[in-house]
This record gives sequence, structure tokens and C-alpha cells, in this order.
Amino acid sequence: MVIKVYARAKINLTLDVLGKRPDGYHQVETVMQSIELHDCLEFTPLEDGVSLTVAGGEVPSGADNLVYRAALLMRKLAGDKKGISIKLNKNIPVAAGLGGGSADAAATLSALNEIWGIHLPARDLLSLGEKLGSDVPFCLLGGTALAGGRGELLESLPPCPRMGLVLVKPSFGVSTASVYRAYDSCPSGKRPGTVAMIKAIGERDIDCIVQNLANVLEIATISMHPEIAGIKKRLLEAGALGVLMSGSGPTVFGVTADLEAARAVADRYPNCGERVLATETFNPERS
Ligand SMILES: C[C@@](CO)(OP(=O)(O)O)[C@H](O)COP(=O)(O)OP(=O)(O)OC[C@H]1O[C@@H](n2ccc(N)nc2=O)[C@H](O)[C@@H]1O
Ligand SMILES: Nc1ncnc2c1ncn2[C@@H]1O[C@H](COP(=O)(O)OP(=O)(O)O)[C@@H](O)[C@H]1O
Repeated sequence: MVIKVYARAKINLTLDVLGKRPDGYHQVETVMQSIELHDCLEFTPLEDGVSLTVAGGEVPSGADNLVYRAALLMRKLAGDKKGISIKLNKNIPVAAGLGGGSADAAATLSALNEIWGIHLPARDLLSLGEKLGSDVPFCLLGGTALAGGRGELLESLPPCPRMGLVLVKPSFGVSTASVYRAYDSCPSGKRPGTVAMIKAIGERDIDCIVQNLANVLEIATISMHPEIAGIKKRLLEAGALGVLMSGSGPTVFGVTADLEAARAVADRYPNCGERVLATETFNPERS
């Protein structure tokens, strides 16, 4: 029996950094949004052991993979011998600011919670997810949410209106740690209007959402990769309503009225060696 699961990526509609914490992480306040772009995972129960094969992405296939680490965490809880074979089909660009590894880890925690009959309540899964990464709790919840703390304090928000998205991922990846380090030495830019963004989402006002797109990490990542500013400019010229770098980057997303418009903007975008994808926002209650 093979159980197939989607692991959806995320974008950050706002990202504010409120300061540095004693544990070395940064206090963040960010409106996060699930998107349709997803990895696919296939789970096949085994007598014992954990095996992982990866297709389609430059990611570790052993114990360093977040899927493998999530399976080991769940196996400890499962007590008696439990085994699983996992096939990970990567579609989400890696080290891109789209939460790909976090999404895969969250999908693995949720799937094994059922397959191995552990049935942990949601709050316990969220605590486990936090051990694997700051974005994993959001990826467990999905939809539209306000995240605080390191990213583990979540408040669900009303579903964002369905919007088209054009994702432009340059050929390089960036490490989240290096971006936060660069941020610490950058002058802080314009602060996001998080309250105004939440109001715009509640009113399902796409124009107002676009006007409130803001990410304070952009200035740090652009200081290391100035070409990101050019991507933003070209996406707007191709017809995006608004543009923003997602998370620690380097992916830039352009917002459009719907998926069809996103495909049209992606076709018009003058590709300079980037990976360009058209997708849309995802909220489970809408599907
Ligand atoms: C920037 C954000 C925004 O959603 O996403 P991505 O760009 O990674 O998608 C997240 O804060 C990234 O979360 P995640 O990618 O899980 O980072 P983690 O593995 O937890 O941490 C990697 C490193 O980033 C730094 N880090 C991460 C989160 C945080 N709130 N403060 C930090 O300073 C720390 O140096 C940490 O060691
Ligand atoms: N299943 C996975 N998918 C993607 N990256 C993974 C995975 N497991 C471990 N990683 C590692 O996690 C790092 C962050 O990857 P990813 O989550 O895609 O980036 P981001 O945090 O920028 O969204 C990468 O350097 C990658 O090597």
C-alpha cells in the first residue's frame, strides 16, 4: 500500500524582524501563505527501518534530509518496531525561501502520525515540528497565518483571496542563516504594515494586499545578490501587480489577479537563467 501526500510551499506576504533573541534566533512577525506548488511524497510501510529516495532536487538523501529526520522523530514515539520507505519527488526549488524542506518535514510528521497509528494531537505535532525548523509549524497548519516568535507562534487568519503567483528563482540558493547574519549589519528598511496586511486579507482586497507587501530581509539578501532587484523590476514590467522576495530568498514572487494572468506574466518575463513558475495561493477551506 502506497500513501501519496502533497507538501505545499509557502511565501511570506510580510516579514518583519523585531530583534535578536537570547537563543541566537530572531524574533519575527510574518504573514505566511501556502501556495499550490508542492513536493510529492510516497510512503510505503515496512516491517522496520527508514529508507528515503529523492528525485528531482539537489538535496541530501540521507540522515541530513528533513524528511528522514522527521521520520526518526516519529519512530521514537512509535515505540515498537516501525518501518517506512519514503520517496520524495522534489518540485519546490531548494534553498529558495519557499519552505520546501520545512513542507516536506511537516508532511512526513503528519503522514506517519496516521500511518503508524501514533495519533498525536495537533499541538504536539507543532512542538515536534519546531525542533526541525522555524517554518515547519506553519507548514503543518497551512493556509494563511500570522507567525511570531522564531516562527512557531501561529495565529490562523481568514483565507487569503485566491491570487496568481509568478515565482522567479535565480540559479543560486541562499542560506537562511547567512541572510539573518547580513540583516544584523544592515540598516533596517521600511517596516511592514502587518496590521494593514491582515486587514486587507480580511477584506479580500488584492490591491491593498499588494500595496502592503514588505520583507525586511530583502535588503540583506540583495546586498549579497544585487541581481534580485533586477528580477523585481522585470517582473513588474512583465505585468505583475506587485513583487516581493519570499522569506530569506532568493525567490521573488509576482502577484497577479489569477493563475491565467500568472501564466501570461511568466510567458512575458525575460528569463535571465532563472527558474520561472506560475502557481497560485492555496487555502484548504477553498478546495
Ligand atoms: C526566513 C524564513 C521566513 O519564513 O523562511 P525561509 O526563507 O527559510 O523559507 C524562516 O524564518 C526561516 O525558517 P527556517 O528555514 O526553518 O530556518 P531554521 O532552519 O529554523 O534556521 C536556520 C537559521 O536561520 C536563522 N534564523 C531562523 C529563523 C529565525 N526566526 N531567526 C533566525 O535567526 C538562524 O541562524 C538559524 O540557525
Ligand atoms: N527535503 C528537503 N527539501 C529541501 N531542502 C532540504 C530538505 N532536507 C534538507 N534540506 C536542506 O535544507 C536547506 C533549506 O532548504 P529549503 O527548505 O528548500 O530552503 P528555504 O528554507 O530557503 O525555503 C537546504 O540547504 C537543503 O540542503
